Amino acid sequence: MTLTIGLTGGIASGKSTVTKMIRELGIPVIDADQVARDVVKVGEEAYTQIVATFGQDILQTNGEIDRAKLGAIVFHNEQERKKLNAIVHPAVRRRMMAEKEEYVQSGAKTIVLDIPLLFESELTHLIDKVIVVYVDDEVQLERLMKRNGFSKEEALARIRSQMPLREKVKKADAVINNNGTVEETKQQLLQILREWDAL
Ligand SMILES: CC(C)(COP(=O)(O)OP(=O)(O)OC[C@H]1O[C@@H](n2cnc3c(N)ncnc32)[C@H](O)[C@@H]1O)[C@@H](O)C(=O)NCCC(=O)NCCS
Ligand SMILES: Nc1ncnc2c1ncn2[C@@H]1O[C@H](COP(=O)(O)OP(=O)(O)OP(=O)(O)O)[C@@H](O)[C@H]1O
Repeated sequence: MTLTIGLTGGIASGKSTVTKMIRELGIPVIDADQVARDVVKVGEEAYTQIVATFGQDILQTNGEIDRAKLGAIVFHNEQERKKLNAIVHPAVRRRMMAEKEEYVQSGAKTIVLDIPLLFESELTHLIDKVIVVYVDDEVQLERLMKRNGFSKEEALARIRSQMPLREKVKKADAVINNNGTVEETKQQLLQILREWDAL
């Protein structure tokens, strides 16, 4: 039996930092953000639907989607974001389920699915247990502005398009508090994985 763990949190709460540690422990990780990039590559069905919905203006000169432009649209307009989700999420769900199945068939003891919108997109049926990577509001805002070079307004628009982190904590089987150092985060991760006999 494979244990499938969902890892979620808010934007810039530290999911990638934690998945890097998980990979280093030899546990496979499927990254929803990466899958969401793959399914909108030129020629994919979701790509065609995005261009039909948002127009040629959201493309770069080489034909690829200009993610900054599309982000500026959808994170400032809930209706447009829902349109994009309706195109991209079914394709992400299908591909993640297929990838997960491959790991299950190969006999993996544990798999981690890193899904930022795990609760928002109702993907919890894919997983057995949920870890939420939590940070305080001020820490999240500061790290997001620093990492992406966003203004406060741009960063808040993204944060507000997601379920509040506190709500996610209530739905979690385990919580990693990532306000502290990376080492402190690693110790919390190891303790959870040991408790669940996931290593
Ligand atoms: C809007 C897009 C083009 C912006 O691309 P960009 O490269 O700037 O951001 P990236 O994809 O790396 O996402 C960064 C973070 O933003 C948050 N985020 C992304 N999409 C969404 C969304 N639709 N709603 C809320 N938060 C989102 C997540 O926390 C994610 O980790 C892109 O995020 C996208 O295509 N989103 C729709 C697909 C989606 O929901 N992806 C999230 C995982 S399924
Ligand atoms: N414990 C920590 N101490 C200091 N900085 C940290 C810590 N954890 C993460 N960071 C930094 O905060 C930023 C956000 O972390 P990370 O990229 O892991 O978040 P994420 O949840 O994967 O984000 P996204 O949802 O956008 O993919 C990064 O620049 C990262 O280096």
